[in-house]
Amino acid sequence: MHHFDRINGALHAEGVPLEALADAVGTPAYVYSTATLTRHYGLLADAVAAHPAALGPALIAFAVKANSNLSVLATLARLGCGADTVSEGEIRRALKAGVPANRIVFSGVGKTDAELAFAIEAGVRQINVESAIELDRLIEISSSLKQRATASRAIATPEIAIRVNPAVGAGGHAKITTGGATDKFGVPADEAHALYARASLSPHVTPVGLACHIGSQITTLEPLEVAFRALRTMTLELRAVGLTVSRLDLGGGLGVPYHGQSDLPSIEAYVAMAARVLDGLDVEAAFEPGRLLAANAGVLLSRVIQVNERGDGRRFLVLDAGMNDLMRPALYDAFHDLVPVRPREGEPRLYDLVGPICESTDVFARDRLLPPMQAGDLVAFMGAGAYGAVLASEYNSRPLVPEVLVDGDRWAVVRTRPSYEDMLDREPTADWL
Ligand SMILES: Cc1ncc(COP(=O)(O)O)c(C=O)c1O
Ligand SMILES: N[C@@H](CCCC[NH3+])C(=O)O
Repeated sequence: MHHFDRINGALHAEGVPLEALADAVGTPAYVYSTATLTRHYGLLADAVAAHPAALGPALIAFAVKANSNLSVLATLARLGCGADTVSEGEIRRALKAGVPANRIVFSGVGKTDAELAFAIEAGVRQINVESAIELDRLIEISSSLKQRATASRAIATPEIAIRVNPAVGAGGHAKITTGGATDKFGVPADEAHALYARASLSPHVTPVGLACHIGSQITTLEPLEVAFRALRTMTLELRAVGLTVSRLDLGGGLGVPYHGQSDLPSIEAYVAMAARVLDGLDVEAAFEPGRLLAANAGVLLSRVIQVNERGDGRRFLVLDAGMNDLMRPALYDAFHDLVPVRPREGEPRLYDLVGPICESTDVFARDRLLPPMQAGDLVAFMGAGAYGAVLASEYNSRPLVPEVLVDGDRWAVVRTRPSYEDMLDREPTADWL
């Protein structure tokens, strides 16, 4: 459970009791641990640094989509972590959090003209191109920006990678697979070669490498290895016709033990596999982990509103957190462990964990065995640091919940809960009403 542990029977985030946080900021609330983020980044950075010949001065770029909180990003940025981004909003967040532009990768299947121009002007390290049509648009935009450049404001030629779809999909759920042949992401391997060659003929983009990302919550190394080998083969083919390939972006996707399972590939084994596949290529590798760094660095703290007991024995634990706060169970049937902050004595019982939202999918889990629970009890959804707060919505007019960052014994609110007045003020009434 990393840095969310019990001290004197009560669950803490590092040195801070979750009960105290709930009293101070209310519930629901996301709580993040600096120590876990730091530990996970350190494990990956150390593993990568152990293979300098095969992986080069590799870039670790946190997938901002997993957790875009500015203080989380700033925590990682201070450790030297870069950012993998998929929108202008994410690039702006990464820059504001202190990630240098030359450590920002811009990916995405549908980048607008404005976003491509913004990325070029910001001087991001690399734009991962996902289709032939995007390449044409990027060349056009880069060329017109250069024409408008002035001596005091020069525009660099963007460095690009071609995102290959290696036709190996993988991941914890069909809805989070990205590398399958029918998935919308990337260029089919047989088209990528021609596209790379075409890009290298343009003075307005500089192709530097290949990228892939085949899915998320991947729990075995085999599919990743197949994809990395495809990148290796393609690198050798491109070099054979005189093209330069100096970077390989290996994407993210490594799974985390939501069930506490101990048979997942270790970070060291994952990186060692990558190093074996890239050995001798003399490239700079990039890793784009999201979940791996952030999932177990966060919990969603919630309070029991009431316990509804039915005549047939079914028991609903009605929480103040709903599917709008934590979407993963409703979207992907995802499992999150639910831990009572201060468990009561007594025989464990079966509970259905539900939120207050008017949707039948607002069910976090069925038949969970928990100690006896009562209204007012605090619980924590574990593994909620990735794809938690970022996927939240205001459905049922519920304000987005606050986010708190803990560091040892100190804590700070790093995203505030909007007031109902703010939520209403955001919507000007049409002037004919
Ligand atoms: C291009 C790209 N890189 C990295 C990631 C991060 O994935 P994960 O959180 O599974 O590491 C994603 C999301 O799946 C992605 O689409
Ligand atoms: N949002 C997904 C992961 C998708 C990653 C983005 N390509 C999840 O919560 O598991």
